[in-house]
Amino acid sequence: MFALEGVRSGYGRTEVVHGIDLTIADDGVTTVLGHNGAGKTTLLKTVMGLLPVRSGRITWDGKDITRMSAHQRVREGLAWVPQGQQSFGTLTTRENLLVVAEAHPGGRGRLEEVVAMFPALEPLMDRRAGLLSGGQRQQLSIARALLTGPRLLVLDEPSEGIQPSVVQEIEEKIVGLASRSGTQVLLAEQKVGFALDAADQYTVLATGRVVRSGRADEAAVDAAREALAV
Ligand SMILES: Nc1ncnc2c1ncn2[C@@H]1O[C@H](COP(=O)(O)OP(=O)(O)OP(=O)(O)O)[C@@H](O)[C@H]1O
Repeated sequence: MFALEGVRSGYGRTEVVHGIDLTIADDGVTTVLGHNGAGKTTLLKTVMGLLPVRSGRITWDGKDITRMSAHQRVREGLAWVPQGQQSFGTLTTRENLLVVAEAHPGGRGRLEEVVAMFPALEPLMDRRAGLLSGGQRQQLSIARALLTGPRLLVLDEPSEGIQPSVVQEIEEKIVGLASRSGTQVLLAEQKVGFALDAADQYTVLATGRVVRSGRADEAAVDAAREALAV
């Protein structure tokens, strides 16, 4: 189990995340919902070790990883899909995948299986990533992260800037990942529908604090919307 206890973090003198408790289930998708500026990205960066924990702790299967570097956390099985469908725009899709595959133990061996999970990418292997659509680049970003063989995949607003018909496809990939390959997923989202359709459990953040959390069942949509309206 991946757990945050009383985690505080921020930038310079400003604390943005004010003592968050969050448990990420051993399987399935956990969503962090919140408006612009609620602290979702800050929280995810803290999970990844890209921002230091000011107080509180993070444990994974009982092991304290609070002071671990981002690099060490990736070796422990964390993978990060940042906001904005980031990839090397001048490299082809294949080259973008190879850069990651070659940098991680076992990456080459996972290449075929990962590409097979994203059939939309297959005809685009020789196209420069900068020429792909937002949805295609998002799939490439997720594929790159999966090449590291993660136990926990952390995604920051994967639906942002993507047309609605493709959002559905991305959602199916995320749900499939969690249910078929047993990869845990932590997802930050603003879109309640997308977030709760994909999720098994959810947490709503407002100004860096948890204001609601629970199972992503039918009642969750109203509960989350109510919490977001505060
Ligand atoms: N690099 C930074 N330096 C200083 N303050 C920052 C920095 N990045 C974010 N913040 C501030 O931290 C707060 C939370 O921002 P954060 O990006 O975590 O929110 P978010 O919920 O991910 O929002 P969004 O949905 O817009 O990405 C905001 O007030 C923001 O201005």
